[in-house]
Amino acid sequence: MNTRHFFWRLISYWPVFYFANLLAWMIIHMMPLLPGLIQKSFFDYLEGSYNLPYGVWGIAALLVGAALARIAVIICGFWTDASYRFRISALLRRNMLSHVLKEPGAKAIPVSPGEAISNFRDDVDHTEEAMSWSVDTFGLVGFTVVSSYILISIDAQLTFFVFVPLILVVTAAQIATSRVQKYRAASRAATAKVTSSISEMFSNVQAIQVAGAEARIVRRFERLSDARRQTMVKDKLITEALSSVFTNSVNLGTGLILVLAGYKMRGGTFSVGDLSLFIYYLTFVTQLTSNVGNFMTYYKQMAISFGRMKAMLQGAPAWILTAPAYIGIGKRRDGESRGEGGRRDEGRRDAEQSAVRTTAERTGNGAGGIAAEASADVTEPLRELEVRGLTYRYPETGRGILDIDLRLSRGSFTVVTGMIGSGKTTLLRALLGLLPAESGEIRWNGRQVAAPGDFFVPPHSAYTAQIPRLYSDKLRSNILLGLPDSEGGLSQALYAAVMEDDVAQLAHGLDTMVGPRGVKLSGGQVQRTAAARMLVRDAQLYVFDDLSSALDVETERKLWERLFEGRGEATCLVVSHRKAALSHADHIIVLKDGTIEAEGTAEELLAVSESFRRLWHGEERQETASG
Ligand SMILES: Nc1ncnc2c1ncn2[C@@H]1O[C@H](COP(=O)(O)OP(=O)(O)OP(=O)(O)O)[C@@H](O)[C@H]1O
Repeated sequence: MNTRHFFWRLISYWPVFYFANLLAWMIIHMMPLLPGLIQKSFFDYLEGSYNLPYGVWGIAALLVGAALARIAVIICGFWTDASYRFRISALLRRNMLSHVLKEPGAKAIPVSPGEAISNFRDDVDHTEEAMSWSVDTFGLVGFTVVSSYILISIDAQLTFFVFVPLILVVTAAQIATSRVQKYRAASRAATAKVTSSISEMFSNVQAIQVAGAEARIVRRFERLSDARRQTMVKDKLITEALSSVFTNSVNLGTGLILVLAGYKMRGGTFSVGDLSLFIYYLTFVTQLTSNVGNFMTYYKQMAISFGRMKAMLQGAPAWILTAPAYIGIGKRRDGESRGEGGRRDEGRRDAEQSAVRTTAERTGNGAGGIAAEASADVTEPLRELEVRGLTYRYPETGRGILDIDLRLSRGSFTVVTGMIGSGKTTLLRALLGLLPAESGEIRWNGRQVAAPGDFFVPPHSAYTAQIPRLYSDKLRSNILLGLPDSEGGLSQALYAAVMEDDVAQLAHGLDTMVGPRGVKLSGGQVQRTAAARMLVRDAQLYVFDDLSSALDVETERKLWERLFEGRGEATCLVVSHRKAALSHADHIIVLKDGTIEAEGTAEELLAVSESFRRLWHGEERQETASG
């Protein structure tokens, strides 16, 4: 889909609103034709060349009437404009967000969160502006056609000599304005470099001092500031020069009309009324030229914004942006997909189906991959989870996991282990749908899971990532995440996650604010907070990625023991290389280079797997070294 199609789809989605808006703004822009003619007849009356049928008061009443009518239409125009703008921006944001939420977690956005926020805000705003300015352009073109006809019929020569140069000047200035965008972008980029250099300096004070690099860093900062000064001066100079062209173009045009009209009036071929009409229409024609230019600029910006919004879809078709969807206003129309307000189970089914579609579309593999005909029953408790041939390779490195099979039965404790980079995290993330599997099959009680990303959430499963994310909020809110603390579930989860002593030592206990990303907690506390967040939720399958990176051996041992005491029938899938986990495991899977090297119990693996022996004895060596 190109920008024109995109533009057209946005018009045709709500044609009634667009054309109502177009009509309103055509009337608004064409209405000034009338006061110009009334004014002309007034001056012609003063000159004695025209007889007013209703006298001076009649003229005054007409002028007031025309002004009031225009005010009324402008109010309608604002309503139609706001209604249309809001609808298209809501649709674009809704569709983009809905797609992002359906993407596997690790692939949700292709840019940094800051850039994504600016995509959602600025790119949608640019599209909205282009759509809105298009109706003004039609209105002003209508005004120009009619006013040109009137002016040419009064004096074709004067019309030509005044309006043509004026339109040329304003058009040239407008073209230059789009050039200014380049200078504006350069000055913004230079400002961003200066700002990030300041932030780097603040965050690396120690490193700079240790390396004795103060003078070099200051010189670099000076260079960046100097580059910024130069781009800013260019940007400001051109912007101000152009703005003075726009502001003065009407004055220049008026001067030109006065000079030329003076000659003609002396010859008696031009009346004072004609002069007033020329001057009156001049402002509007100048406005038209600059508005057409504005529309062109916004249209170009929209093309760039459209490209960026498409990039957010990561290869999914662009029609998703303008796909019919209910945005929460008025009645749902035929073909509009259900929003978040829909019934939970239906919404979930929608999400599963769309996720299947987008995964298949993205991989270009409609029939293969995880896409499935039947989805698992959402209410059925886990008896057995089976994974067959699961494969995911990172496009950047070609590494990942290849053809993994595994089987978890109810209440079992399975540990995935292996050397650094062997594919443990990738296996968990591909299984949970946080990475889009290239091929493979996941079956929950024998039924295929259509969209793992939507399925593997509580009450089916809960997950603690290797590097968990906390919010800048209270510790309690970070664990509960909106869940009511019923029947002491929170204290049980804190105990199971070996957090109870830490909470007791914190000045405000569970009400302690943890700071952005939990910076006020230690790495181990962050990881155990995330484990408590997982354990406070009822789930049939608990999935832990490696906790050992921030937990000492003893704390991790306690955590596994407590988990064994209290987990009841829950099934666990755990990445770990600690003995506390390995020795409790019903089944261990040893990964090497993304494939299963060996599997079995700890005893069996000690006998057959060299990698396993190294992992097992590695901990002993660590303990000896630290002891
Ligand atoms: N985002 C990524 N992009 C490209 N390659 C990646 C990415 N993440 C991991 N890999 C590669 O995929 C392979 C498996 O990585 P993975 O993180 O699954 O290993 P792991 O066994 O969990 O390692 P660790 O013990 O360090 O957590 C590694 O070779 C790694 O270099």
